[in-house]
Amino acid sequence: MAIRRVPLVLLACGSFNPITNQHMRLFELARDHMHSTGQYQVVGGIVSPVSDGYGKQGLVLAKHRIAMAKLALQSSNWVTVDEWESQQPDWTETVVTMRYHYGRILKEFKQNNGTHYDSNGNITPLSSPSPQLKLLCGADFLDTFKIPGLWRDDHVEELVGHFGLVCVSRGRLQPERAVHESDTLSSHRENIFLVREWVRNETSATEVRRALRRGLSVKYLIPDSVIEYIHQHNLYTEDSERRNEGAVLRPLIKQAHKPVKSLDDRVDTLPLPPSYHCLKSTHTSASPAAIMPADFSGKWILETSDKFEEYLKVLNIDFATRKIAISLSQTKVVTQDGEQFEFKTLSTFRNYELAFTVGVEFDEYTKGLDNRNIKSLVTWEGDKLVCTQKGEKTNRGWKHWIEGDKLYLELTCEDVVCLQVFKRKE
Ligand SMILES: Nc1ncnc2c1ncn2[C@@H]1O[C@H](COP(=O)(O)OP(=O)(O)OP(=O)(O)O)[C@@H](O)[C@H]1O
Ligand SMILES: NC(=O)c1ccc[n+]([C@@H]2O[C@H](COP(=O)(O)O)[C@@H](O)[C@H]2O)c1
Repeated sequence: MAIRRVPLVLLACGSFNPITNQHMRLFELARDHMHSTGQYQVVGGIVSPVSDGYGKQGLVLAKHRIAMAKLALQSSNWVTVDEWESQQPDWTETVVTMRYHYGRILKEFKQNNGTHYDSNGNITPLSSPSPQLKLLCGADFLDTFKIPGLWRDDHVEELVGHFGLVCVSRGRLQPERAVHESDTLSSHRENIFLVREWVRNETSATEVRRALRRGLSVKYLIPDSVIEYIHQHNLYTEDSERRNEGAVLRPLIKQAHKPVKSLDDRVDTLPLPPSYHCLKSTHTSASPAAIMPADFSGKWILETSDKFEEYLKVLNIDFATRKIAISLSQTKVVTQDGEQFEFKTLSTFRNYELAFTVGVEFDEYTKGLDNRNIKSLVTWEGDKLVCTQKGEKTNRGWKHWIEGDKLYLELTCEDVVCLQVFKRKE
């Protein structure tokens, strides 16, 4: 019987300042390699340029880097450019970008396969293997994991453990050694695919920019359409190279101020290296092992509800509907996959489904409740899942946490706080 291949999407994150022919070659090399394993069918490639907030020296505006990548990839029928990451208000951790794309891919896949939940909250089986998303990078990328304070340990763990890496050789760098010397990478060796580029190509965006500043030719290093764009917008000059000069790379600052998940997870004690690209030290991050958040998966039955009617009232739910809603039992079915969640709240009043990825803002329509459009963002506060819901109603949000076999839900709107307690059923 023929083995069904796993549909695979490759995602490359980087500055792409500017995109080079070698960036695009990475995708072709990786696709051939993954096909040769016999396990994967590459169904797409995504180039995700980093946002302007990254703070790397010489980084020109994302709108230009996006435009150049789009011009370059006009010749590809399977690799596209995605703007989501570059449009985020702040620099985004690579795993957060991966969660976003994976959520999107999975949603599309489920829609295409007609997957649905039955009334008991059970998922119907999928007819083909679920798609996967892997990060595509060059060998230098693996070395950055060693830079103290640049990556969170739990992010590297999620990146290689949950998603996976496809890494293409670059010059004389030895990615095998980088994997061997890291406990995290070695323990997920089966999820790291090393691709050998036999036609060694050391093109780097830094060298392309240098040549452009000196008025030298970059033809055949980057596509003609990109060269034309650079000249039209006078992009790479002495001035543009001074952009962010002396600035500390945003990940080093942002991750040093991450909310702590436990007292042992104090990444703010990590030293900041003077420059991200000055990789002199070979020791691994001093961060203690990350504490995994609580596991919310399971079925939960409502036991008690305090101030639920007041909460419904402040949401402008009418009297009759409030009386029905408070008299009914509720079941919550939670599916957690890493930082991706699906909450299904089931009752004869209404069924409400919510899917989100921690750290990724999403549009929510509170269908069947107060029918409002809001912007929601869920983050971790210790072991609590905390959601802020921005919209017409002020101070709106919720918190979920677990104590023993109980799931707590605190619903807030304006000055009303409602507390519901659920008991684990399975
Ligand atoms: N010549 C190359 N061989 C292998 N991988 C490469 C090559 N050039 C870039 N990459 C990979 O492409 C991804 C995006 O790269 P990035 O935008 O940082 O380009 P870069 O050429 O490394 O830039 P810079 O020179 O500005 O550091 C990274 O994973 C990087 O390792
Ligand atoms: N902790 C993190 O998630 C982390 C840290 C450093 C760089 N990165 C990403 O790696 C890529 C590196 O790009 P450059 O090689 O152009 O610096 C960027 O996409 C950047 O966002 C991620």
